[in-house]
Amino acid sequence: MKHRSLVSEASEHARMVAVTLALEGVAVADPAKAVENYVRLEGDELVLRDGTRVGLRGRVIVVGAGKATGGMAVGIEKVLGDRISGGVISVPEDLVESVSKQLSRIQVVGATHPRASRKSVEAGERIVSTVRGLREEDTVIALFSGGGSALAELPAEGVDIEELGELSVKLMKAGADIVELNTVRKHLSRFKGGWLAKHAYPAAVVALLISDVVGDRMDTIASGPTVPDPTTYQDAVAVIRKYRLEDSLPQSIRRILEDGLKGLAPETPKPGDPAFSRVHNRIIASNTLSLNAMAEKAKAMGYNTVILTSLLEGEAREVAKVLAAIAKEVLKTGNPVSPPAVILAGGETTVTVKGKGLGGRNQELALSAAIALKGVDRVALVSIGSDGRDGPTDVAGAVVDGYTYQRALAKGVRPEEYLENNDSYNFFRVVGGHVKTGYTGTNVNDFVVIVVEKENPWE
Ligand SMILES: Nc1ncnc2c1ncn2[C@@H]1O[C@H](COP(=O)(O)OP(=O)(O)O)[C@@H](O)[C@H]1O
Ligand SMILES: O=C(O)[C@@H](CO)OP(=O)(O)O
Ligand SMILES: [Mg+2]
Repeated sequence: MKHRSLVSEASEHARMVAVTLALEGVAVADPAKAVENYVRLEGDELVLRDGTRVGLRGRVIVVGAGKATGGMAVGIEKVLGDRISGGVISVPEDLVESVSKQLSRIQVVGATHPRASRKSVEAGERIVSTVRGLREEDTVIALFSGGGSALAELPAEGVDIEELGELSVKLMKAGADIVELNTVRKHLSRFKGGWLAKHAYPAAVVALLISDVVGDRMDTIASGPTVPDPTTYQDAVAVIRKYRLEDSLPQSIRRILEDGLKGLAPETPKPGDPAFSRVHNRIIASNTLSLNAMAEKAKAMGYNTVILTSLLEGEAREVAKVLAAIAKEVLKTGNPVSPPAVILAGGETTVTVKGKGLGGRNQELALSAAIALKGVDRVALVSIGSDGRDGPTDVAGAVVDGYTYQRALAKGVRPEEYLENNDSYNFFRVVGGHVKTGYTGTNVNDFVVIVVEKENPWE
């Protein structure tokens, strides 16, 4: 064992359990496996896990866009094989080669993320032309995941894709959240906000979604191409006003929003639109579904387990203090669960970057927790991004315990200084604790696992 003198066996055990459970969360969200677990072929029927049966009578077309959509496509080819008539998906350009190699019936095109470009329009046009003109006996399987908004687009009449991309980036930089951003995107699109389902009608649509949206709003995941849109032109304009972008709006975008407000441009398809009568939207992987699986595993390993939330948000270093306080409470009073305990949380924190260091929200959360847990025995905390890339770094996140702080000092590293400089990556590079998964091919946001052992974890 490394650092023997500077970590107790109970803390070492807690670290191991915490990392094991975090990796379970990633494994459950694997896109191919999630599809294979959710749908099966029974004769001429596609059976969904909730019991829904969709008769496959005519053509079966697979479309989709997103960072995890390549893996989902691999999964659906495994389930349906040559029952698939054809289709096309859009994935990040650097994944095209590896995804194409694994597919035999579905075409793969590459586009840009997080800013849509002409390639995204080419992808959007191909997808729409593939589903147009289908008949009632045909079925469209739509595979959408995070990143889908940028990777496929069909702009509304007159909207310039470069101007649309620029507005999206401005909204992101101004701090708009994903619901706000996608409310605007939907109203400049003929792909998002339910339009794809309109184009596919009267074919049946089975949309399988992997959620990277905290709270799992289906109409927000990849801007909900197959989901009725509850938002309006008024909402889109309100977002633009909130971030004070109304004066710098490009002409093509201003025109459609003004027309929309006057009722001269069509609204996105709304709940109740007959086009949705044949659409089945289902979330097949999400932060919540991963947390549930992690909790099952923790219980099977003998831990008293609680899921705190899948809606974690806030400044990473502050969230860490709250989580550390909960771990200390478990030790002190056994609330909300007594040791041996596993406390699970998920979501997506934020970091206001002020320093010049290298890091990500998960590593920063872990570093702040290491400071708050200084000297506390029998506790470990891990925080990782399920996509395997925490911020602009090559690691998923980091694991800490109550001895991390001392170990850092022994190496001449002052934790507070690294936190101050947003240099969590270099902190863990020197002190140890990086969790490396490589690029996982999925994204269901972040997981935090806290493990509190009892007196002797081997008893
Ligand atoms: N030095 C840093 N320390 C901590 N967080 C950082 C640092 N640099 C960038 N970040 C954060 O990383 C986030 C981007 O993380 P990333 O994993 O790429 O996002 P996502 O997976 O959600 O697309 C930004 O919101 C930013 O706040
Ligand atoms: O595509 C999108 O609209 C969002 C949410 O699904 O994903 P990302 O934040 O990865 O761009
Ligand atoms: Mg990430």
